[in-house]
Amino acid sequence: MTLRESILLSWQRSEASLVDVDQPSPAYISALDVDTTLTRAARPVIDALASELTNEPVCIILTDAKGVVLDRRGGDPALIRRLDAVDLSPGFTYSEAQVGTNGIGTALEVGGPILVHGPEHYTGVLRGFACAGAPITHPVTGGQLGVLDITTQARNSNAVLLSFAKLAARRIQERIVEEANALDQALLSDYYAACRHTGGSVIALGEEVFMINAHAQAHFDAADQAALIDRTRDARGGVRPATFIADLPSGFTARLAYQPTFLGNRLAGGIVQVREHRSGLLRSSATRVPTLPGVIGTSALWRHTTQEVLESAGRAEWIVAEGEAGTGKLTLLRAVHNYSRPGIRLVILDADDPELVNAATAELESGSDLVLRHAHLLSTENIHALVDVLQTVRDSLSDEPWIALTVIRGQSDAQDELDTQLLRFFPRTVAVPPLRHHLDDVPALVPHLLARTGVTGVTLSQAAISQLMRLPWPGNVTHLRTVLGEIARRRRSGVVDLDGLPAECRATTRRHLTRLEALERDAIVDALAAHKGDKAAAALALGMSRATIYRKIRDYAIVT
Ligand SMILES: Nc1ncnc2c1ncn2[C@@H]1O[C@H](COP(=O)(O)OP(=O)(O)OP(=O)(O)O)[C@@H](O)[C@H]1O
Repeated sequence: MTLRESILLSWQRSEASLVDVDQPSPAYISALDVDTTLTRAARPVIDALASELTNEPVCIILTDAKGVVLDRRGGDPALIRRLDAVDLSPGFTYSEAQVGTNGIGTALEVGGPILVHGPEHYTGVLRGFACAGAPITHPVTGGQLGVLDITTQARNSNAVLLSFAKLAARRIQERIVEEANALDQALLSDYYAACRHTGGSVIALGEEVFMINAHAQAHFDAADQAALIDRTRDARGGVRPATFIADLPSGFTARLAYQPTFLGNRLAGGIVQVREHRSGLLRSSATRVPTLPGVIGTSALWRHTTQEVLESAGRAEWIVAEGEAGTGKLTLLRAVHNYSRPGIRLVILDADDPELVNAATAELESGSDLVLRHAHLLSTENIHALVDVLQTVRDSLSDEPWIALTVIRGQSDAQDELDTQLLRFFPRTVAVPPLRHHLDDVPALVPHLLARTGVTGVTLSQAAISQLMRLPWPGNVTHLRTVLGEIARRRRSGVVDLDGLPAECRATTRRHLTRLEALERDAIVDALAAHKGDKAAAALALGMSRATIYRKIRDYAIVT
């Protein structure tokens, strides 16, 4: 049999995915999300199609973007029995990588409608069927949502099946627009009401819509707006009102009040009202903060943080440095100590040190200052023991030492004890900001951290640095240091441009990628680099269609 080119390519991909030719076993997912934009829009369309095709030996199948069957309708008992026998039923994954060439997985893979006739299926067990699959794409974002597939027994195959599938897919897309319009309308009306009512800064967060009013644009500079937008991500999708705090790069702290908007019982999005307020500790951006050796950061937010720690050390006031992992809590405390309390020994102990309590007692008695790292890892028992130690220090030493803790909020198994017992000794808590809130410090951090790798001849081009300034850095400065370490291992000299950055830095998507997605993204970036940015050549090398590589480049926001 000679295969059509699209089917031949699909067979090659199936082979590369090691699909079992005789008995594929598609993965089963028990917890299906059947209340999504796709399923809501598809339900009435499938109902109508099913009634049109009553008594016809065809089944209508809806899958998500991974090929997982969400719904199956119609069909005579004989067809249903046969489909059950090959697991083409709700919960099973009909991607090409799992079951080989088929109307669902192949439509997703090529990004277009396809009718797969009996013998064109890759696996023997599917050759008795004909499947016409039409991808459903989001009419606004263009992202793939799933597939509408019509399956019948091979002997009933008919080109009209594909027309039916395409029509139904188009109708589903139209209904998505209708629903989105109604939801956006509801959101818009709350947004305008909030703007009128408060006269202040307002942000609207919809599924696909993001609006920030003129007041906010006039009131906050670009860096503060970026930090506000970043912070509102936490509220997105919330069904209850909430308030939260955002530390802004300018040094201001803003209080954000989130209010969800519903259309019936559907969440349309939410409105965030921004209330800016000065903390009593804020400094104007003109405040002079001394340069601390080994600490990089001239952004307003970093200077503000440094200033707070300096004030605390200057008065020997005990302090908690709170922030995500790798933000530089210890680095800052140590540098401030060197600057403000020269000549006094600083001891750094880790919460998981088995000798912690004895060591802390001995060091404090001998007059040392102390930083206790990772206080969120303290056991309840050690918290109680340390409370006794701190109480003794308070009661007995005339020349009190300076004590600081570093802590990552929300990671303690003994949060209550930590908050109520230990932290009450510490009158000041300073929030050490995540790197994504002071990205303007990245250009200075890069050469500093590169130099610390021991490689001196390497620099980064302006484009590469700009790209690093666009990334969210979930692991903060430690993360940046690791990335630069990787670059320094590969390059000992010269200027590193965009294509010399590790794969994870070439994509700016903020979506959390699964391990598999991250591997796929890295493979695409590597193939693009190997083929000097030629997408067609990279697609060929990876065995994917051109349409797929373009879609994946967009999905993963790969910079080419
Ligand atoms: N502002 C900075 N200037 C220079 N180096 C920094 C800065 N912030 C962090 N670093 C570097 O980043 C790494 C992590 O810093 P540090 O250990 O101080 O972070 P941390 O917040 O205490 O981390 P964790 O809570 O994960 O232990 C270190 O290698 C440190 O030298």
